[in-house]
Amino acid sequence: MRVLEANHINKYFHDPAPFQALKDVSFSVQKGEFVSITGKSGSGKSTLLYLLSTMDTDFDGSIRINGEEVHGRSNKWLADFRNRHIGFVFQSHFLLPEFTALQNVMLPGLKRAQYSRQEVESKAYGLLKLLGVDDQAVKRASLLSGGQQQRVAIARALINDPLIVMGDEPTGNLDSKNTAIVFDLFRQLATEHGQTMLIVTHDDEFAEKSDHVIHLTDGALVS
Ligand SMILES: Nc1ncnc2c1ncn2[C@@H]1O[C@H](COP(=O)(O)OP(=O)(O)OP(=O)(O)O)[C@@H](O)[C@H]1O
Repeated sequence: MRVLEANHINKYFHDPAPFQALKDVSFSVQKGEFVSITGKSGSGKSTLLYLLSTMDTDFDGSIRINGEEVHGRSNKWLADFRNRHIGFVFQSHFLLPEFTALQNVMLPGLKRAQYSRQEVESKAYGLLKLLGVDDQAVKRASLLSGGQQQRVAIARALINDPLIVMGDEPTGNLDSKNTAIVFDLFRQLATEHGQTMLIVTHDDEFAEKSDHVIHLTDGALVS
């Protein structure tokens, strides 16, 4: 099943001078695939992820996620769509420092009305366990190590069972040991849980182990 289809994506910036950041990019991603987006600095990786995550709607072309065209939708529709279908992990994990690890993971789940607080809490705890940081659940986020914070951020991205997890350099701040832990986890989520992963990375080893690599050169797809 195709969960994402990008067709003939062109993206222009106009300030300070007209510039085409993405050039006729087309590809599709199947459910449960682990896909890396690679390319040199400035090749358009973050720009592409921003479009795919529906945060930037100013582009030419078509992006279908879960069979639905996202181009041309209202901000409200997109916000709801993102909350239901997309989980984000960024290099800076943006945890709320005064909240515990468990509370940080629970927050996006509580925004959805369909689960009780108890259900969200039990699910959040289960995710922390899956990520090997359940022993840190009641610690404030600011007191966790970088690697632990990143794993909590991944648990938070998964709380609403997103169709796709998108990450912009999610291992960028981690040492090689924690990078390997996060990589193995992404692999496990894709293989065992059918979770689709779309990850921007500079890490060649990380990219080599993914199912597919989307490699950008000057805004164009090379492979
Ligand atoms: N808001 C903007 N206005 C103008 N140009 C932009 C804007 N955002 C990005 N660009 C340009 O688009 C190109 C692609 O940028 P992008 O951030 O997508 O690259 P990247 O591959 O993610 O780079 P890096 O690996 O360094 O993060 C760059 O030349 C950048 O300067």
